[in-house]
Amino acid sequence: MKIGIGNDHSALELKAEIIEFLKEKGHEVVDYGTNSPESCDYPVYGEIVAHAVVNKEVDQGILICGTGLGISLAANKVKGIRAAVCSEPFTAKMARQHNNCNILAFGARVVGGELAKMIVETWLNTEFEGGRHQRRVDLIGAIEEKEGI
Ligand SMILES: O=C(CO)[C@H](O)[C@H](O)COP(=O)(O)O
Repeated sequence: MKIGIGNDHSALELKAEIIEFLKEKGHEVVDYGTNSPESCDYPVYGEIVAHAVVNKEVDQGILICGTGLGISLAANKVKGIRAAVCSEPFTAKMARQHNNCNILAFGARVVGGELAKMIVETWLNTEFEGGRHQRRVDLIGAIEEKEGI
């Protein structure tokens, strides 16, 4: 799978660990930054990765900031993005199986490296179930249309 990854200054070390882990598992990774320890603004990277996902430059996205919240909020403003903050594997599994989320977010100040890898592995190994869940995901898309997102 081709995975786009983005982060703010809080997540440089965790991102490096996750990129190494993804490559070990045979995935291709596109790193959209930041790669500087300078303080920066997470919406910039949330938007870049969100566009990479909707434009199909990558299959899925991973976003990391301090909590995963701000960067996922920004990504969710892009039409077609369903970004979920997951701090444990069960939520990651449901985010794929029920919600067909296309961006995984987590917090570098919330989860450690080993837990983050378990979350990522669960996410990547879980397929969308469709069926009744497709109807609900379509309703989320209908809200985007109504709101003009
Ligand atoms: O988690 C975040 C957004 O949800 C950011 O990483 C966090 O707000 C950055 O804070 P600071 O500028 O104090 O490092």
